[in-house]
Amino acid sequence: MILIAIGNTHTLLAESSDGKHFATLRLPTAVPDLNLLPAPWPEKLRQGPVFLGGVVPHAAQAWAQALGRWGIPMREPDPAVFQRHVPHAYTPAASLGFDRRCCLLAAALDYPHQDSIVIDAGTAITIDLYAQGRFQGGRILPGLRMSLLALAQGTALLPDLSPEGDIPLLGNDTAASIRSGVYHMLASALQGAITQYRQRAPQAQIILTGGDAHRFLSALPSAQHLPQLLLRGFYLWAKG
Ligand SMILES: Nc1ncnc2c1ncn2[C@@H]1O[C@H](COP(=O)(O)OP(=O)(O)O)[C@@H](O)[C@H]1O
Ligand SMILES: CC(C)(COP(=O)(O)O)[C@@H](O)C(=O)NCCC(=O)O
Ligand SMILES: [K+]
Repeated sequence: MILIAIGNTHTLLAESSDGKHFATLRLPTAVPDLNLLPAPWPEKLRQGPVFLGGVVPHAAQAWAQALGRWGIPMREPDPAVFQRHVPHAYTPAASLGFDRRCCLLAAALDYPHQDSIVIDAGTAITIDLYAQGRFQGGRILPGLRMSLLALAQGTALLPDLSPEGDIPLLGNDTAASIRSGVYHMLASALQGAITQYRQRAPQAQIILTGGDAHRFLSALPSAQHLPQLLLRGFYLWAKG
């Protein structure tokens, strides 16, 4: 099965025959040019059909057009399948992000009798609660990169930093102060959400995924890091 999952920063191309092992290609999310894809991805895509999903409508539209030009059949996963496996009260139902759905579906199907707090640390960070067999709701926060950028864009003197680098408890220069502030703001928000969600679901496990997941592992020692959670959920969803 071939999957294309479009996030706000990265687009993942993936191929899997068992839903457990994924060959992946991670591209910046942009208007796709199939002629620029490295081997063996053009051949893989041509074997189609390709399942397409994401949270950037103009990029999804561009992918659909590009696949159409190449004569590659394209499918989208069926919302009714998600609703059946993950009942929820999100309003309107269709507005629940594709990446959140994939992660929730993987948690629901892989851990059916277990409550889960699903944290996806991507461009934005989502903290979603799956408990008592339902998606109970969640939180959306700015991600690490976006939070750093906001300080640079909203001030005259603060530089635009990458998330790399040491994170001190107390900064003694501008860069260290920003890194410390932004990192600990987000880590504390995650810890706080876990404490609060566990008042509703005391036994909930913590699942961490997304491009920045590894950066939050030390702040969340009881979390399970599942880097392929979104793709796993997308695969299960596409299978029906
Ligand atoms: N070129 C880049 N631009 C922005 N963020 C990047 C880049 N490369 C890596 N990142 C990191 O990836 C994170 C986004 O994670 P990812 O899971 O790929 O996002 P999404 O699923 O939303 O596309 C950012 O917060 C940042 O730390
Ligand atoms: C919350 C998100 C921006 C997270 O996606 P990301 O930025 O990590 O690519 C995305 O799931 C989204 O656009 N959701 C739609 C709104 C919602 O879920 O309510
Ligand atoms: K995400």
